[in-house]
Amino acid sequence: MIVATTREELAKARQDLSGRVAVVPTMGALHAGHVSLLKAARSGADHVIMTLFVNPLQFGPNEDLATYPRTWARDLAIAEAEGVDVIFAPAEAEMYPNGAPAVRIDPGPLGGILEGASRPGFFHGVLTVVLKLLHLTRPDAAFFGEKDYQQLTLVRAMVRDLDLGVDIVGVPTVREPDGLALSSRNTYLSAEQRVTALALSRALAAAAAVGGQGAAAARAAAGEVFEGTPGASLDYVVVTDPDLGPAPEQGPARMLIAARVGTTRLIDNAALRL
Ligand SMILES: Nc1ncnc2c1ncn2[C@@H]1O[C@H](COP(=O)(O)OP(=O)(O)OP(=O)(O)O)[C@@H](O)[C@H]1O
Ligand SMILES: CC(C)(CO)[C@@H](O)C(=O)[O-]
Ligand code: BAL
Repeated sequence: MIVATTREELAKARQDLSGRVAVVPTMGALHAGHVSLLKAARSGADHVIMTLFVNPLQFGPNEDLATYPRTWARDLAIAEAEGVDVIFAPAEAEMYPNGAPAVRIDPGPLGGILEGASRPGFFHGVLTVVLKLLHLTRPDAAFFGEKDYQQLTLVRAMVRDLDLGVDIVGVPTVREPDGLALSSRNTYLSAEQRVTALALSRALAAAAAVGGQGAAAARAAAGEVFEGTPGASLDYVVVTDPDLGPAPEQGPARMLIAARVGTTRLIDNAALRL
């Protein structure tokens, strides 16, 4: 496995990869969700590049850029075990040699709602770095988790609208046995908060249980779970559907939830039969 930290090192390593190349963009602090992306990439391509970059551009001024978990040695070992050919792990100055870029990708209206409403500028930062990473790694396919569903939807939209010619593959959310969606930010939770955080997946399950009764019933069922869970404060719960306003993607309805447990903000989502 080659570890490239500069554009030159990456370009050289990329030159030696033949056949179908997949990229898995990450911010490190790898867990089983990332491993699932790496395995999917491995089985769908001849070579896998993993990028590891905690992108300052997508963090708000009061967010957790400084404290975001960094587990470099462990990440390298996991990537190696999963058959990654090249890791691209640039320093901030390598990615943004002229400082924060003045030109950024505009995510459009979908970038201003849900995560974009709570985290202004977040999707400008995500799409800008993803575009740069796609240019630098020149993959045939790029793999993203459904856990960050709005992000996945916007990456697909960027690739479509800007003719990037990369296959975007969505990978189902990996969960703990009790339902909690794996997330690097779960490490911020105390043991008690870890239990409280189950409100997100329990709310999705409650909504699924009233599936067939419509979006309002599903939202109400999810809301009730939060009302009964002190310590979990709901940011939003929405059902996306072509007939119900913002529809991140054509296809079956989906419930998207964001909530705060203590100071940790968590998201989750699941398909919903209405
Ligand atoms: N539980 C999961 N199942 C599948 N994919 C996941 C999961 N968690 C994260 N991913 C995907 O891994 C990729 C890299 O995500 P990232 O490194 O930000 O991890 P994360 O756990 O989402 O971190 P954070 O807690 O900061 O949101 C993204 O495409 C993301 O959707
Ligand atoms: C796609 C991504 C690597 C861009 O920084 C990040 O948003 C993430 O890890 O989901
Ligand atoms: N996991 C998506 C990136 C972020 O929350 O910053």
